[in-house]
Amino acid sequence: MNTAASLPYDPQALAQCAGELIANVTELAARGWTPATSSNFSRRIDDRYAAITVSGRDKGRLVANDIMVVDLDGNPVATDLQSSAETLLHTQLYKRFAEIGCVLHTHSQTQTVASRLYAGAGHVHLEGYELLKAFAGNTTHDTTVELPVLPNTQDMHTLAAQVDALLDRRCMWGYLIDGHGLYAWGRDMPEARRHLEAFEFLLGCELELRRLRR
Ligand SMILES: CSCCC(=O)C(=O)COP(=O)(O)O
Ligand SMILES: [Zn+2]
Repeated sequence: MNTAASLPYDPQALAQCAGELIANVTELAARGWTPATSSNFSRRIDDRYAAITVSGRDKGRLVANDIMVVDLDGNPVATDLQSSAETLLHTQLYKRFAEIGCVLHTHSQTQTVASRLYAGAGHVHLEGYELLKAFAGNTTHDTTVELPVLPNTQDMHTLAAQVDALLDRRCMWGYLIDGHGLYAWGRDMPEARRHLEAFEFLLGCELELRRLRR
């Protein structure tokens, strides 16, 4: 058994991250963005560890036991619990960018439908929306954001390598996975959530425009 003194991370910092994750994920789940136990969420604890959801848990009913700690290679720390099947997609971002503090992954219908429609193009082109200012660093609607769409695979190392290659090329705050859902991140929970909500809204606009133009 691990006592608080023997843990390699600050248990109070974990408790704070877990509380923040539970409160925010409960709200996101209430919107229907995490159906059937899908989705996963994490928060950086420090420069070596992150708090992340346990695999397979109902994200609409998270409690403290549904949050565990992994190192930035995705290994569980001081627990027998199994972290999210997609842990590597979280930890690769924390490992590479010290400023990233929160990663949110959801499976809303809007995100999933958009990922199917734009998989062929490889990205969703977002342009001219006032809400583009929700993305950190954007100060005008008069700009473009290309949201990448990656092919889905159960091989997280393959998926992580694809993400890594994209991160080489451009500054970005999220990506879609075909037939799967959306990853979005930020420096902290409020920023990651703002980015997630902005992508959800803008993808909804694009889908509606497509419908109206048919
Ligand atoms: C039933 S959802 C399939 C797995 C998935 O895409 C997901 O987001 C949830 O996986 P986790 O292991 O994090 O619960
Ligand atoms: Zn998923």
